[in-house]
Amino acid sequence: MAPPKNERNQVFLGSFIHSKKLDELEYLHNTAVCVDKSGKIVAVEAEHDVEKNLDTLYSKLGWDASNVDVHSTKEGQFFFPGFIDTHIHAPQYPNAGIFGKSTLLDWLNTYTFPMEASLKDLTKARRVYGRCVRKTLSHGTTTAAYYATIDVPATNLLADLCLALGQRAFVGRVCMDNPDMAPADYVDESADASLALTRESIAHIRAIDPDYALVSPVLTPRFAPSCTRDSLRQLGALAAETGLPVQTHLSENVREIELVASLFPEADGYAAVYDGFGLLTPRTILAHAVHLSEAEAGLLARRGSKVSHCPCSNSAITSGEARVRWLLDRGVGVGLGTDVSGGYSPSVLEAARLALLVSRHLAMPHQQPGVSDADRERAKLSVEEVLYLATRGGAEVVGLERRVGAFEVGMEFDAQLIGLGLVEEASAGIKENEGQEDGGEDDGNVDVFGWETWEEKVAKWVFNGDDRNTKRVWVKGRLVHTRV
Ligand SMILES: O=c1[nH]c(=O)c2nc[nH]c2[nH]1
Repeated sequence: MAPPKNERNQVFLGSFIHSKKLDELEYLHNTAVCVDKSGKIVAVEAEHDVEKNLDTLYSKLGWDASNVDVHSTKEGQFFFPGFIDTHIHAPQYPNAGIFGKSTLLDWLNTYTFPMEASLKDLTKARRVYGRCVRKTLSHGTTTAAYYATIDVPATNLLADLCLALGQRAFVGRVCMDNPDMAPADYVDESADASLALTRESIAHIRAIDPDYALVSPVLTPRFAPSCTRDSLRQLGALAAETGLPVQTHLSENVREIELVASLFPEADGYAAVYDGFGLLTPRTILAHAVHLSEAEAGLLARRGSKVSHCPCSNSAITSGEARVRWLLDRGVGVGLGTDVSGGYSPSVLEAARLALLVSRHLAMPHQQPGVSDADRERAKLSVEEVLYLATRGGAEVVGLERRVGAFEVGMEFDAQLIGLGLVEEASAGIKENEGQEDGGEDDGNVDVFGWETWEEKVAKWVFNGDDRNTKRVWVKGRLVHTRV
């Protein structure tokens, strides 16, 4: 089952907004982005005069005009790179919003392990995974780093669905062979069995997408407490043998950190446990990293391992505030994760919004005793910065920084078309069928009055937007979601 290809070349016309660097968005208006049949961006023409120049553009590219689809934005719409969710548990999707007052370790036992175990039923797994992939696409997530479950057929089904529905994905069979940290019906039999099953899932993904053009396996030791030393050692060896990415959890919750210290007394800290087994590589995605020490941040920076910042989950299950600026200052790459269902929302836009808010909590005077006022103020993230984390930062975290995250020649076209609600002057008074006058399109919570700058429109989208503003989504040039 090869990933589907586009039959035609495409030109996208209008306004494009993407990150130039951490704190800078670039606004490209009257721009043409040309995407070939393979989904690659082959030209970006700014200040493009559509009427005059389309034929010139085609002849420059050697394209036959009859084999090109042209997509133009309506007023107020813009293209934005697709979001990258660097940490999400697909089998936990039905539990989104269900966490009560639990914290990590009791949350795992109460809500998470039972739901994950139940997805051995492939009919249920298909229902849950199909919904999860479609829902995240509808929120503009073009790439997701998924944890599946310990079950190989269900994990393979998730990979199949990502491929069929067109979402770029990393799909990991979850490894957990420590019987003391799992229910009897949801645990790998042994380290050897865990590794054999992981290899089975890797072989399946290689069979359906041999070049990992869209879907790739990712080695997934759940977290240190779930794994024996033997399985961590074998997974480290597998990472070295295959060069595959690794994903796991790190330093999320204080009781978890104490547990790790008691289980691995020989290691000098939580991050050092993974390092001791060769699991901190430049392709390692570490979710949470809330309570890291200075030495641990230095270790991650030296290894080139990256952090998935999950502000929704860190707040919901009371884990703490990860210090994004502190990590970035120490040279650790950071992206955003929804962490469904520790996080209640499948939206990366929501994760961006919460990253902004959590960074403001860090700036509050009672926070971080001993930190200077100036450093606390520096903790605040801007709209530009969280959008970087949601796109280019995330691309770095999952190792796709050359392929996705911006509108640049040579990158693949993973994009979302954003539409904000333009408040018509005529609608100042009350009319019959208010809100239906343009055919009933629901533009959601973002009201644009027309006097806003583009920077203000983007800020309004970040703080008030949702999936109603995500009109269309493309992955590798293929249309994968249309809002109806
Ligand atoms: O947020 C989390 N979600 C999980 O499923 C999990 N497992 C270990 N640690 C975890 N943290």
